[in-house]
Amino acid sequence: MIEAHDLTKRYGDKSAVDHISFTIAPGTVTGFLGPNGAGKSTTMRMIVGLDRPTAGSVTVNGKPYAQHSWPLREVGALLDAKAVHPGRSARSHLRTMAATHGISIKRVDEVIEMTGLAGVAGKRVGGFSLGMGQRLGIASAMLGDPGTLILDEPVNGLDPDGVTWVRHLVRSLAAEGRTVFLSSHLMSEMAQTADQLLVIGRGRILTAGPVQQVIDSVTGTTVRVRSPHATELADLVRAEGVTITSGEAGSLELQGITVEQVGGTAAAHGIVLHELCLQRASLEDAYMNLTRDAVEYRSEPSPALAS
Ligand SMILES: Nc1ncnc2c1ncn2[C@@H]1O[C@H](COP(=O)(O)OP(=O)(O)OP(=O)(O)O)[C@@H](O)[C@H]1O
Repeated sequence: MIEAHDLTKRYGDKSAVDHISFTIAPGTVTGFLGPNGAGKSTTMRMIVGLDRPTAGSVTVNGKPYAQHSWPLREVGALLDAKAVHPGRSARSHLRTMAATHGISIKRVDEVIEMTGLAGVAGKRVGGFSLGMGQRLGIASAMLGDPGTLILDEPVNGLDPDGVTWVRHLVRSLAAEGRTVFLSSHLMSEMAQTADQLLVIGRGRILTAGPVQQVIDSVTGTTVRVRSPHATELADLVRAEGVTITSGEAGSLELQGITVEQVGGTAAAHGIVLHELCLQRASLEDAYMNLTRDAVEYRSEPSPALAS
């Protein structure tokens, strides 16, 4: 369990993290989303004691990170996969970490196997690809078999096989009752991986909650219906709060009404339906809506290529 109260980090005049409070519950994967510079890494660094809050506090299992006797066994973190001495081998890096934290050498071999690094564990880390470095970062985070994992962009640089592997890994860690808190800019991946979301922009919380609830609250849902009697159906369901858009012949898109209500009304009036379905927006759509005003580093559309 991670609990932040009024957590704040200022760099000079700039509030990187601005009075945020949240709880990351065990047994779930919580996705941490936000545009570049929103404050995700700063928040994660404060959780593991690498940055000191300007105000407020953050605890892991009831204590600040530094007050745990064996922090690596409590919290595993992947924050900067490149922060490993390039001249060392992966195995020697992990063995050094294990030795300084009272962790057995057997566990080093376990995490090497678990992260698919067995074939390269004796090689210099300086020669690792981005994806291999990420795997080593995840191995380091798993070393103390911690109850809480904090992973900043764990799928960055991984190939599709690696991305799927991380998804299964974090889901199984959460199923074991662990707390998993991870950031990613890959929305489709996050939608498949996370149970809960915490979305921040300019250091403030924009929204938090179960993934589907966050999507629905931002974008709403649309009922799509197709019927040879679409006009009659539209007249029946037209009420305050229901928005009706006519699509191609015989199809309607309705907002502010449930699938059940549309189906019930159609049945009650003997109206034949050829299609009735709920259309949900993607997490990417919801995220774009949510963060529209919180993007600090906006890109300009690319000019059309001259022919
Ligand atoms: N050591 C530092 N000194 C000054 N400003 C900093 C420092 N670290 C972070 N910042 C600023 O704090 C803000 C939050 O940065 P942070 O790295 O936490 O964002 P982020 O959400 O992790 O971004 P990204 O998605 O790009 O990784 C940014 O404006 C950043 O420039």
